[in-house]
Amino acid sequence: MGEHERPVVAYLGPEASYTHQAALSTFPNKETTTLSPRTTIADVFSAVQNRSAHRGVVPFENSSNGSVVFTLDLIANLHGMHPDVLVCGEAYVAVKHCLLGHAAGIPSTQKEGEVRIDPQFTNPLAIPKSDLSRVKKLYSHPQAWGQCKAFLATYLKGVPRHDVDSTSRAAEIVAADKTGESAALSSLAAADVFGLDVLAESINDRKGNTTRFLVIRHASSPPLPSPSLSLPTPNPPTPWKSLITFTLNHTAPGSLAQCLSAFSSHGLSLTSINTRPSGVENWHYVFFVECGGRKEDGEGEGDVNRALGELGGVARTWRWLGSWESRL
Ligand SMILES: O=C(O)C(=O)C[C@]1(C(=O)O)C=C[C@@H](O)C=C1
Repeated sequence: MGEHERPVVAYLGPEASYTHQAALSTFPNKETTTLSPRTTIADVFSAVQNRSAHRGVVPFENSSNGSVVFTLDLIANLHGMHPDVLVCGEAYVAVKHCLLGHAAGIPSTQKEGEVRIDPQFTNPLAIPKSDLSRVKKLYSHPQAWGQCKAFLATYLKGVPRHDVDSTSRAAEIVAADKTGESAALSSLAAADVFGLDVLAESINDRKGNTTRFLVIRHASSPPLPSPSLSLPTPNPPTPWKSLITFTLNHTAPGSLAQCLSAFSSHGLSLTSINTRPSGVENWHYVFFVECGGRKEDGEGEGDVNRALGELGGVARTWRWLGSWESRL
């Protein structure tokens, strides 16, 4: 990419995915930034690694359904393809799933009073706007199924589910099937973009269903290289967060406790911990921790730098994967 070219931000597309919404809210200036859709989360990582994009936006975790494991594996660089990708920001998007399809023109016969609301979920069960009896195939991103359990179990029990790369890709597939037998769990924005009917709205189990997205960069690209890629500064300023991965010698008693105490002994609180199979051998894991604070450049003397120094003495391997300002 030339120095004077408009910076490119790759995101999990197509248009109208929730990741697109996260990219738009983070990089709202169309004059200075080009948003570029990619087919898979791995493609976004590759675009940042091979520097065909200055930044990438990827989903990271959902408030009701947990981590996006594809992203965790790519961040941990388990397949060795993205050694230079670091996290430099985050964004939160309210996720209200809809069921999209081709309405048959027959209104739903479901009456509000007949619907049993499962007390386990906080979002009252949505009533379909039209008859769903001809829906024979469902499409969505695997994360979405787990966020809409009550609606699917009540109205679409046993209907085969097809995993696709994003919720907007699901809408695109459904738009192409004019039989009306396909429906997608997708966004209201996707209904507009792909010309679909909203068969039911707000079908997620929990009110306030939110997904957190990460902004990624190449290690050689400075955190704030140009005004168009500077994330808006939060006012008042918010705390920093850092992401670190490490692996252990699982047979040594106390090795996980020693790794974690490297953070507490420098006054850093951990806000999340995750594991994924490391791929090195069975039952061996990569640990992901997020802590407060930022790593200072070079040989800086910050608490995160000191904690990493101590971690280096107790972990089998470790990597710092970026520090960024919290958007919570
Ligand atoms: O498919 C999309 O629209 C995405 O942006 C991906 C994704 C995810 O992976 O979590 C984002 C938000 C929702 O939680 C469901 C799917």
